[in-house]
Amino acid sequence: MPGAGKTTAGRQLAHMLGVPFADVDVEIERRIGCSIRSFFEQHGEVAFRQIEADTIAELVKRPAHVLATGGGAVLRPENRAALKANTVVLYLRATPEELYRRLRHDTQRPLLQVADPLRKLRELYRDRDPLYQEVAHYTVETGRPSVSHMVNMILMQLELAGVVDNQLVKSATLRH
Ligand SMILES: Nc1ncnc2c1ncn2[C@@H]1O[C@H](COP(=O)(O)OP(=O)(O)OP(=O)(O)O)[C@@H](O)[C@H]1O
Ligand SMILES: O=C(O)C1=C[C@@H](O)[C@@H](O)[C@H](O)C1
Ligand SMILES: [Mg+2]
Repeated sequence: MPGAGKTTAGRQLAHMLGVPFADVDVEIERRIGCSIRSFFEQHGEVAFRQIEADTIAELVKRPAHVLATGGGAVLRPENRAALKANTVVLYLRATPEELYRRLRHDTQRPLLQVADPLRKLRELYRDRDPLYQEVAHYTVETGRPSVSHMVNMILMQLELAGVVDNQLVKSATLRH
């Protein structure tokens, strides 16, 4: 979901694991040469989703790294398939109320520039939570705790899943 912490946690996790970090939204903005918000305003959501799908198809093929997607990446079946088949997908789950607390002063997320952003977050959650669950290999519940607590939970989950080994987790914690 928007504000779940993909960019913040993803960047920190990559730093701790000593691997590159890529953010699909940042890569898209590099390609379109303007902000996602102004692209939405000029060309609409359908055009944005096509560029997003093309970008994801390329980025999932990169060697070991941490990739943060945009919150709407799960909407297209081809994105869900590409993510599921090529990456280990973590769903950072948070309630609409918690997301609203984090984002209520944000002006950059185009979908939330509406009269009632909390209502919009509730609608997005209702529509997307099943899709996030479908694509996720693992779900991390994120609540009020800090970003570093969330990153530690992610590392523990990756270790339990055998994606990273204990030695790597130890050196990641030291690097932090
Ligand atoms: N677990 C958390 N606890 C408290 N604040 C958090 C947590 N995760 C993220 N935040 C804060 O919420 C805001 C949004 O986080 P971030 O930009 O990482 O979300 P995102 O998932 O990348 O959103 P988007 O899909 O819109 O790109 C930031 O200000 C970040 O510091
Ligand atoms: O939730 C969404 O649909 C979006 C989230 C952002 O990360 C951007 O990818 C864009 O604003 C759309
Ligand atoms: Mg982000």
